Amino acid sequence: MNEPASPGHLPAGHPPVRFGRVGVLLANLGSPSGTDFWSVRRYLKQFLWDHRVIEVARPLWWLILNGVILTIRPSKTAHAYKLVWNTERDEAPLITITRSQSEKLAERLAGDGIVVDWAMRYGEPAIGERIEAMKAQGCDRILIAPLYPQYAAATTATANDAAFDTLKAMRWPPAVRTLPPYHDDPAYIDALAETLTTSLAGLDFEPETVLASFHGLPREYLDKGDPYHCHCHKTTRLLREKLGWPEDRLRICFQSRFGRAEWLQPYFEETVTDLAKGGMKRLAVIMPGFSADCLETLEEIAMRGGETFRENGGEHYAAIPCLNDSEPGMRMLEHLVRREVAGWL
Ligand SMILES: C=CC1=C(C)c2cc3[nH]c(cc4nc(cc5[nH]c(cc1n2)c(C)c5CCC(=O)O)C(CCC(=O)O)=C4C)c(C)c3C=C
Ligand SMILES: [Fe+2]
Ligand SMILES: [Fe+2]
Repeated sequence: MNEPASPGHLPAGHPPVRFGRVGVLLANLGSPSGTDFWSVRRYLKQFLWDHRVIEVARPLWWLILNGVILTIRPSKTAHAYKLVWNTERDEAPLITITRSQSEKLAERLAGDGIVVDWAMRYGEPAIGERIEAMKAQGCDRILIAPLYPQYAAATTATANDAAFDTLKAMRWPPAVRTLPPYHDDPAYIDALAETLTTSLAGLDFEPETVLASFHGLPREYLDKGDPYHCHCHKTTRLLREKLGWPEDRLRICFQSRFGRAEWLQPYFEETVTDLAKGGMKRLAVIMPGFSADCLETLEEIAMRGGETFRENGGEHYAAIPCLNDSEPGMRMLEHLVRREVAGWL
């Protein structure tokens, strides 16, 4: 398979032909390149113009986005990013963690000659640019791996769209596979259970309840047939079963609501408020839908969630880290990826 074509058959000036390698491209959502107004605005513009994310008809959405949202939101979002920014590397935490996942996975797969790279759906490094780079390194079979355990058109499908847009413009595109959602994969549930158990053992309090908080979606997307809501519920149930916990020890909720339309319920903030007002003193939150800690887990849940809980009478609060580049997280990623590329090796 890796045998070169007979030498000397290419016309003069033809670029060298390299092929025969398998590649894995980890993809996540992406972050702004800086915490200034214009960097955040550029990022939000690309993100919120995606038809998979915002399904409001154009040109109405163009007017709302450019007239209102991109005038007001960048400052607020920039402030939030400043609170979690990796100042050492001058980049968002999602970027730092995804790069590290890619480097650690590359080490684990190096023995099989697999090339591992990473890219972001919005901002840099772009998915198309990294596919081109992998092809130039000789990858003629690439696994596109959007790191979203639960499928949503607004996340998984749009990451794949970006890959397909690039393939469409190539003379000799690599063969591709895409990583299916892994919301109910035992390797994923095991990694979550292990991380949760270890993290809880390290706390100086025992939570009365653990909230499983997933990023929300407009309720309308569920009605239109998106399986995301169902995937989130299944993950929560399987994790609860794996831990042998009763129903009320691990409860589902949805965070990061955007806009005024109804989103998936129950909402994180209302849930935390109600629990604290109802007399709960000790609470922990796990965010199984995020493969890496990011703005939404670090600022919204770890920081603001804790404030909300305490302001309403709660006392002890903890946000459990995402799988990130941890040993259980990397073991799971290696397992998922190896299964997909096995037929190519
Ligand atoms: C994990 C799954 C995610 C789903 C589903 C999702 C849907 C979704 N998000 C928005 C709007 C915003 N999301 C923002 C940040 C953000 N979202 C996810 C993941 C999912 N989004 C992540 C990992 C992040 C963090 C990125 C980072 O750099 O850390 C933002 C930007 C921040 C802000 O202004 O609040 C917006 C906006 C919509 C509309 C949506 C579904 C339709
Ligand atoms: Fe989001
Ligand atoms: Fe948010």
